[in-house]
Amino acid sequence: MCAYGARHRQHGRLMKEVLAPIALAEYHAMEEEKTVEYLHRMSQDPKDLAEHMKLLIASIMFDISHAYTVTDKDDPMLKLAMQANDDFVRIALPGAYLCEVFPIMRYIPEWTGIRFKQDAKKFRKTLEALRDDAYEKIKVQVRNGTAKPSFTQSLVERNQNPTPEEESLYKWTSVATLSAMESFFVAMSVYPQVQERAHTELMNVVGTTRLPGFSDRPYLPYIEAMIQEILRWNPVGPLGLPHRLIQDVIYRGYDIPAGTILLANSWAMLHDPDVYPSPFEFEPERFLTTTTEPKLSADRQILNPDPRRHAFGYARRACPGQYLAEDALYIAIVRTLAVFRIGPMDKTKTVDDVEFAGIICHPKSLDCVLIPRSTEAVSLIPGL
Ligand code: HEM
Repeated sequence: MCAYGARHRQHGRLMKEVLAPIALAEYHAMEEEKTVEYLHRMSQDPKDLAEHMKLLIASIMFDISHAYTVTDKDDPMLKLAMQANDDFVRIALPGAYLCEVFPIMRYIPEWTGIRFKQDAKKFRKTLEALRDDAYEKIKVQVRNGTAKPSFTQSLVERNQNPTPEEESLYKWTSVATLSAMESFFVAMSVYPQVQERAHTELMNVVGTTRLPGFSDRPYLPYIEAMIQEILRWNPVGPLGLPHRLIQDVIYRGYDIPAGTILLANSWAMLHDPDVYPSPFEFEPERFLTTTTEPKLSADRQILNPDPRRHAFGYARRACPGQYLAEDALYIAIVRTLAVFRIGPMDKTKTVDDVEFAGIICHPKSLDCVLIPRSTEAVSLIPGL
């Protein structure tokens, strides 16, 4: 990860510019198109939910990051990126390596077989392959004036001599969005009443003659509240990313020296029963307000504040991909709900059986079935 400093600021500025809501509006048509392809695949083979979702999110992210079209689940770039994601999830786990606790271990030579060095080497190799295959092509296209607009094209044109990590916007971003999508499917399968309310809102606003799109979003408050609840119920980054202090800090009487690694326990904050009553229940209603005054608890804490202030991290390292992630979630959710009913594979399953795990927190199992709502609903998919 890039340490905080001039390079991080420069990279952060570029990310903010490219991933700002106004810039992201340019990608809405592409995202709508990718969701149509996803609905096609889903209607032909509804059992392969996990693969269809992976392909949908990857194809959106690769289009934006490299203007690259992911063709199918065997696409070589998709495979490399998934490998990079898996390696990252393992490497970034706080405490996964003893050298974090005993930094002197960094100097132990590699021939001893010490694992973190081998893992880091493998991770770098995967990232370099991702860079060489797509990034180098874009560099040539930029030189020839044929590059399509994308994050990487922007990065190359500004000639920032990026590091391999910066070049690979895909890295953990896809897996984070994917994990939020998985939580959506699991929540719908164990909370059918929430699913029906969301579907009714969709039908009232959009009707039965077309698929929902980005233009409907301002009129769908329940769906918007559902996206917030997905981010709260299963925060994808339960401990964010590790933050290293760049200077000594005194916090609430604790002296914390520079170099200390801090973890924010976002999971605990988003499941605090004094702030989010019944925190383990999936209740989008908690975010629907009819007044401008915030609701307060008995000890005058604000009840049910916007969970995105924790779900996307903190201060200078807060997630720059928030709006892109929310766009991708929104369009995948509304279009899935318009065509399919989501149910549990095992009808006896309840919310008590749902478990989450990992530094990028996934539901442990995704045992959902998708059933077309009706032949009319399926006929909304263009080209079917
Ligand atoms: C639902 C999806 C996502 C969630 C919940 C999420 C959440 C987070 C969190 C919690 C962090 C750590 C912040 C911290 O430690 O303070 C983070 C960092 C980051 N995210 Fe996301 N993210 C998502 C999707 C994305 C997407 C789609 C992108 C890019 C297109 C992205 C790009 C990044 C980057 C580059 C960082 C590192 C920022 C830095 O270190 O300065 N994320 N994200």
